Amino acid sequence: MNLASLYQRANEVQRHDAKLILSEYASILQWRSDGQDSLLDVGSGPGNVLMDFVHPLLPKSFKQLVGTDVSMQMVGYANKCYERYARTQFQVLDIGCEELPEQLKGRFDHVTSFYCLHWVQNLRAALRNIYNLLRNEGGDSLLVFLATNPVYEVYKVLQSSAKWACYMQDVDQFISPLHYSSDPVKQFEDLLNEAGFVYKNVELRSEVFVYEGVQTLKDNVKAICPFLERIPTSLHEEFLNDFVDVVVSMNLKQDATCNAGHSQERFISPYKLIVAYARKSPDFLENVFSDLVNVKHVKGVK
Ligand SMILES: C[S@@+](CC[C@H](N)C(=O)[O-])C[C@H]1O[C@@H](n2cnc3c(N)ncnc32)[C@H](O)[C@@H]1O
Ligand SMILES: CC(C)=CCC/C(C)=C/CC/C(C)=C/C(=O)O
Repeated sequence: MNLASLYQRANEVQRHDAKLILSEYASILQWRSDGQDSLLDVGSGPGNVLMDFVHPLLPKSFKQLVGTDVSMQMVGYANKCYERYARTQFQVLDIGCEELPEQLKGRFDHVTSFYCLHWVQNLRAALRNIYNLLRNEGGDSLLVFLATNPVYEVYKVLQSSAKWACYMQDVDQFISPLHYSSDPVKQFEDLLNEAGFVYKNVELRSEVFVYEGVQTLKDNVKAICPFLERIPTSLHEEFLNDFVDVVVSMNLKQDATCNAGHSQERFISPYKLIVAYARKSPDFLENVFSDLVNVKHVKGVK
């Protein structure tokens, strides 16, 4: 995904979900009493979700807001759009990386992420990194991403066709790591535990989005489909038409509605979102307890 401006114009679902979930979690996030919060967002893309819905929740005196993305193009675009915002910057970060940059470790009170983690196959590494971005004294994280989406089935069908197979050999790299899970909540909770998070709340939300008209569906596909950049431009329309044909064959097209004499098709997308809130174990308490091992007589502790 590199087409920042295209994505920014066709991310209605992503914006809708982020806005709704943030309105629910704004009061659950553990804001600092001194108003000096630092927040890092993972996979910010063009930055508009972060700046439209997260930035207004921060205390006026917040310390730092960092948007990150694996795509240099997205980061460049976001930095240009939001350069006038104080204490705010965007930088490249692959959340699945082996080793976090030293200057980011343990620096943040909050880590958020919207519609990104389904792109990351190594969720174990991503959660270890998110845990390590948070301050040692504690911090919390709100992670929202796709468990399932019909788009993945469409990709699989297109990959099995002679016409598109050569562009889609690595299709599995672009399917949410929880898409085939029999228990995505348990699987994600286990990963959060393994990373070291203590308090956790993981929900699987069943949602439906309706794309009004074939062009709206195509625009949304163009904004996120990782295969188009490998397919010659002259074949893009043909790929999108085949994509729509598969959607129709999956019975996801609804009868045309007639609005003021103008009829258009609707496409139904039933999908499942993981909404996870997790807090980091306060290190200072861990340190107290590990220090106790070396102390012989402590009142109340045997
Ligand atoms: C669908 S966009 C979401 C953008 C924004 N958070 C939103 O809600 O509109 C997903 C973003 O995740 C980024 N991404 C994918 N893999 C990533 C990784 N390993 N580390 C960081 N960002 C990643 C993509 O480059 C893309 O910009
Ligand atoms: C009806 C149908 C198959 C709709 C799919 C619509 C679509 C473009 C889904 C994209 C899901 C996704 C991977 C979003 C993202 O990462 O932002």
